[in-house]
Amino acid sequence: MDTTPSASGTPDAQAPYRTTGALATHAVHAGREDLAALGLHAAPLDLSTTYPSSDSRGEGLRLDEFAATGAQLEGPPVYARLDNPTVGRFEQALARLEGTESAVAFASGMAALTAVLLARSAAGLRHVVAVRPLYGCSDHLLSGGLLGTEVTWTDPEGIADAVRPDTALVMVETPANPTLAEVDLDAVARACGRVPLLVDNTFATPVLQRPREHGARFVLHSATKYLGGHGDVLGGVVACDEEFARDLRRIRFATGGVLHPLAGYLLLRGLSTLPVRVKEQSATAAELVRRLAADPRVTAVHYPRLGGAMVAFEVRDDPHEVISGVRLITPAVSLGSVDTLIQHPGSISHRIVAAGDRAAGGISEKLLRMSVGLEDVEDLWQDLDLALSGLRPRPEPRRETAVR
Ligand code: MET
Repeated sequence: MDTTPSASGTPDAQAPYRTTGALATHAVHAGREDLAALGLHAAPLDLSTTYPSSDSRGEGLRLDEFAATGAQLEGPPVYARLDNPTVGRFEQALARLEGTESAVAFASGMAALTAVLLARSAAGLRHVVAVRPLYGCSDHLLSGGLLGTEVTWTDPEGIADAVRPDTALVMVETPANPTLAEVDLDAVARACGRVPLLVDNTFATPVLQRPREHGARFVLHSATKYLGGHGDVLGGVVACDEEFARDLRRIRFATGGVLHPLAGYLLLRGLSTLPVRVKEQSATAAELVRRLAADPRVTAVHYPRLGGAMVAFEVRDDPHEVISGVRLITPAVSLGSVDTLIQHPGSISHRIVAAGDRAAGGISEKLLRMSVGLEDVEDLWQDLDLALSGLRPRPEPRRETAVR
């Protein structure tokens, strides 16, 4: 972060901090610069849905301004669907990590993608060029026509030819969910020309890749995954320039897909450990990849050149037996948590994509996707090894629903 010393040259408690610009430092401090001046250590959690004001005329003018521009309100918030200070801290921090001017948070990754598509559609642009695979519900949102989007699926080499005058954006996910296929972002950005490039950076996180630096205009996250990091918060966010952030805020206000302030609080807290989690989980993933690649029960292992904590592999025998055979590893969809999760994309994360389209995207029915957590690598391997052996009995089906 660029900072200026105080006029006197002496340390000024009110001045922003100085750093080398290292991501690890921003992860801990971004969005929290004012806390010391407020006499606080942890970020305040503001759960207000509304805010008192005795000046209705003034509020009217502020609302006019927001409706016309989407610029963040000066002064106190008016109503939680426009703006929330705790969520604002998370947005500021994520924008810093992604190296963008702004970020706008939503109730989920899908709400975030929806807002991007609606914002472009409101500008009269409904055609999307996209590269498979994408996360299954992103694929469905684009191809299902639910938002009136028309999509041209292509490979990275076909992007320049697929772009039309009414193209709203080009969308890629790299490394992709679930195959971990990668695209060359610099080349893709060049092929986009003047059309904005949207990159789903959920798997890589800004720790491993900052798409803005490669020419992306919109960076999408399911914040539910690595940003939150503990499997206890649902959210989405778009990091972008302030001009598009204003469009997104107006869409968010109109459609109501806001991030809950408690989620904003948890996501801000999650960011502080993002670099260490990603590094540690990636090191364990790399070791598991090495062992899986040498295992005759595994026919293919997919792991990105970029690294990361996501591993995909194809098994010789029945993938469903591996899912039912794990005990330490959590057999559940989702990713990015501190515990290791495994799922079968053909049955869950990409179920909604037609079988033929799954196959076209390289998603084999033998494919398993694993999100490596913070457990000890030997414990994880022991669990995987036994699950791959198919020797474990199936767990008894649950007969009663636990009281929570
Ligand atoms: C509801 S299915 C998937 C959730 C999540 N986006 C994943 O890929 O695991």
